[in-house]
Amino acid sequence: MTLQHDGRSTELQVLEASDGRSAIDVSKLTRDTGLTALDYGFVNTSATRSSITYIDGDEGILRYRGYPIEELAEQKTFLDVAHLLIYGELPSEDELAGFDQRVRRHTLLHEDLRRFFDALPRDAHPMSALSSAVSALSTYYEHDHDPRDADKVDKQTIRLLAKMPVIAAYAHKKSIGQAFLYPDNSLSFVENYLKLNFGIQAEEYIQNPVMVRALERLLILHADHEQNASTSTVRLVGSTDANLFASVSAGIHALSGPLHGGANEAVLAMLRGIRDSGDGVERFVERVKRKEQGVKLMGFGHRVYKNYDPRAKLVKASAEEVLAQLGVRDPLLDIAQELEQVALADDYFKERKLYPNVDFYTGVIYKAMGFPERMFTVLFAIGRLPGWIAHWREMMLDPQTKIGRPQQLYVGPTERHI
Ligand SMILES: CC(=O)SCCNC(=O)CCNC(=O)[C@H](O)C(C)(C)COP(=O)(O)OP(=O)(O)OC[C@H]1O[C@@H](n2cnc3c(N)ncnc32)[C@H](O)[C@@H]1OP(=O)(O)O
Ligand SMILES: O=C([O-])CC(=O)C(=O)O
Repeated sequence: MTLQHDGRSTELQVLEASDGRSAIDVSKLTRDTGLTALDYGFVNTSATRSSITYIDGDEGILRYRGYPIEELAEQKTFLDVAHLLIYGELPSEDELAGFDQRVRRHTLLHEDLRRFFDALPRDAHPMSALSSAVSALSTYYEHDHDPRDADKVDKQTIRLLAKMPVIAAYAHKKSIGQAFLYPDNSLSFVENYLKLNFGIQAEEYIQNPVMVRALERLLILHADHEQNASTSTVRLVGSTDANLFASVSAGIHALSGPLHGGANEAVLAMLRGIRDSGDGVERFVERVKRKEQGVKLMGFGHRVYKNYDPRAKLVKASAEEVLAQLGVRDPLLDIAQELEQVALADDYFKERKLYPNVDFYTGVIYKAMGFPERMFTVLFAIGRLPGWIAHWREMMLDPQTKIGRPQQLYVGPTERHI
C-alpha cells in the first residue's frame, strides 16, 4: 500500500498475524513522508509482535500460549501457568517440581527489607506499599540486573516470583498492624501466601482447600492479558533497559488505577454505595447513563472485549460456587447480579457493547475469603506478575525492540520572545 503526502511517498507493508489479522507497518512513515500517526489511547496501534497471549475480543476468547483460559483455570496450578507464560510451555512433572523448589528457596526477604515497611505510614494503600517494596527489592540485587545475561534474568525472575507474594502479605499485615510471619517453604505458592496473609504469630494456621483452589483459579485468570496498560508500562520502562524490578514496580503503579486493576476495589465501593443509598440498581444505572460526574458502572466495559469477557464468565460462576462452599451469604453478590442483568438488557450498554469485565465479580469472592477491599488490586498484581515477567523477557530477546518513545503533535505557541 503506497501513502503519499506533500510530494513524498512511502510503502506501507501489511504484516500478517497468526490469527489471520493484519497490521500496517508504519515504522518508515515519518522518515519517508514527515507524517506521524496520532492515536490517543493507542486504540489502533500494535506496539509489538508477541507470542504470549491471544485475545479475540469479538468472540470472547482468551488463550495463553495457545491454551484456552478455561482449561488452564480448571486443570492447572498458578505455577504451571507461570511456567507456561514465562518459558513458553507447560512444565512436565519434573520441570514443575524443579521450578516450584526454586521459587520456594527464594521466598525469604532480607531483614532490612522487612524493616523497610517501618518507614511507611500505617494507612499506606497496600498497592503503594507493594510497588515501593518491589522497587526497593531491586537495591538488594544490583549485581544481577543485566537484562542480556540469561542466567541473571532467570535468577531475578525466580526472586521476584518468590518474594512478591511475601511483600504483598506484609503490605496487608502492615495496614492492620499485625506482626509479619516468615514464609513456610513446606507449603505451595498459594498456601504460603494465604498463611502469610491470614496467619497469626504463634497460632496454627489451618488451610482451607476451598480458598486455596479459588485463589489458584483467580490468579490464573489474571496471569496475562497481552498489551494492557500495566504490561505496556512494564514494556515501556523495560525498553530503556531498566531492570526487571524497576519495570514491574512501574507496572504495579499502572495497575492500581481504577480504570484498570483498581476497578476490582472500585466495584465493591460501588456495590456498597448502591446498598447503602437504598436507591436500588435501576436508579444507579440511570445515573450512569446520564454520565453524572464520577458515576460509571465499574467492572463493565473493555477496550478489547466487545462481548462477554471470558474471565468474567468464569469468575461469576466461581463467585456463586465459592460463596456457597464457604457458607457466606453476601447481599452484594445479589446486587452485582441484578446490576449485570439490568445493564445487559439496556440499550445504552447494548449499543456500546459493554459487558462485565474480569473485575466485576472478583471482589465479592475476595471479600468472602476475608480480604479487605484495599487488598483486591494487590491480589490482581500477584496474578499478573508472570505476564509482566514474560513480556519483559520477550521484549529483551526481540531484536526488533527499540526504546519506546512516542511523538506528539505540538499545539502550543509558535516562537515568541520575552
Ligand atoms: C483488568 C482491567 O483493566 S478491565 C477494565 C477495568 N476498568 C473498569 O471496569 C472501569 C470501567 N470501565 C471503563 O472505564 C472503560 O470501559 C475502559 C477504561 C475499561 C475502556 O475504555 P475505552 O476502551 O476507552 O472505552 P470508552 O471510554 O471509549 O467507552 C466507549 C463508550 O462506552 C461508555 N462506557 C465505557 N465503559 C463504561 C462504563 N463502565 N460505564 C458506563 N459507560 C461506559 C463510554 O462513556 C463511551 O460512551 P460514549 O460513546 O457515549 O462516549
Ligand atoms: O486488557 C486490558 O486492557 C485490561 C485487562 O482486562 C487486563 O489487563 O486484564
